Amino acid sequence: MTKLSVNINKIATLRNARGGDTPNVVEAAVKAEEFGAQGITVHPRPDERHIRYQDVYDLKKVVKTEFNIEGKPIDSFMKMVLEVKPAQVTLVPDAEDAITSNAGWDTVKHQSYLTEIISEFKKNGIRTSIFLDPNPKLVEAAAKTGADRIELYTESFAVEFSKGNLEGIQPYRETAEEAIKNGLTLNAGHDLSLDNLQYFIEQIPEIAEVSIGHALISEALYLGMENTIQAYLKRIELAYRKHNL
Ligand SMILES: CC(=O)[C@@H](O)[C@H](O)COP(=O)(O)O
Ligand SMILES: NCC(=O)COP(=O)(O)O
Repeated sequence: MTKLSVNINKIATLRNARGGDTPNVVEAAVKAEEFGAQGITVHPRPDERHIRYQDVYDLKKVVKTEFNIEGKPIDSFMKMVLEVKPAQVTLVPDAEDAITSNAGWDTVKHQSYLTEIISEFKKNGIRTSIFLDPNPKLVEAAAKTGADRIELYTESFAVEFSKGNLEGIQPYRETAEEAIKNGLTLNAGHDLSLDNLQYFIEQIPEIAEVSIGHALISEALYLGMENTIQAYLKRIELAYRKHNL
């Protein structure tokens, strides 16, 4: 069944707003796991706009579920991940000035670069995932890099779903089929929410892990973190029930 990894970037956004340590990022991760999170995801960006590198070291000491670190494999990121040794690293081709992640890898163009980076992480026992647009043509090259997983970049699905267009799932289904054929495990993330998650998982029940942050933390402002995490887990359960899985 699909696992829920809670991305706590936006807890750090709030903490940084006042320059202190409230809300505390470590406490938020511990609570999220108490409330049912099956993983914790962070995305330490080079400008440390939210999650700082020090947060990652602090979180490593307390995260009991799967720790997933996302980011662009710049030298400082590589060094930190190899020191922290999380369960999983998710490589994202972030533009420095991007307000958020807004593209997956061109695995054909960057195949040899990604292969080199991924071998470093694999040598250290860290599972690797590549952030990928929903394009079946990118999958074979992704598999050739030696990556364990791809993370389907779900923004376009979320946008189409919000307009009532259910066909937005089609490229994801095609990319998922190609990934499974190539021996890749499937993750998914970006702009998933309580509104769209159940449909996504109903359509692609092979998803091993979703990482969700912006919507989840926003919804928790109204529902509370425990209710929100439990609501996400319920959506996943209902999606599987539809398949009698
Ligand atoms: C890669 C991705 O889509 C998200 O994991 C990303 O971490 C969101 O980053 P922000 O929280 O900085 O928007
Ligand atoms: N990999 C996606 C992630 O960790 C969170 O993305 P979002 O839910 O904040 O858009």
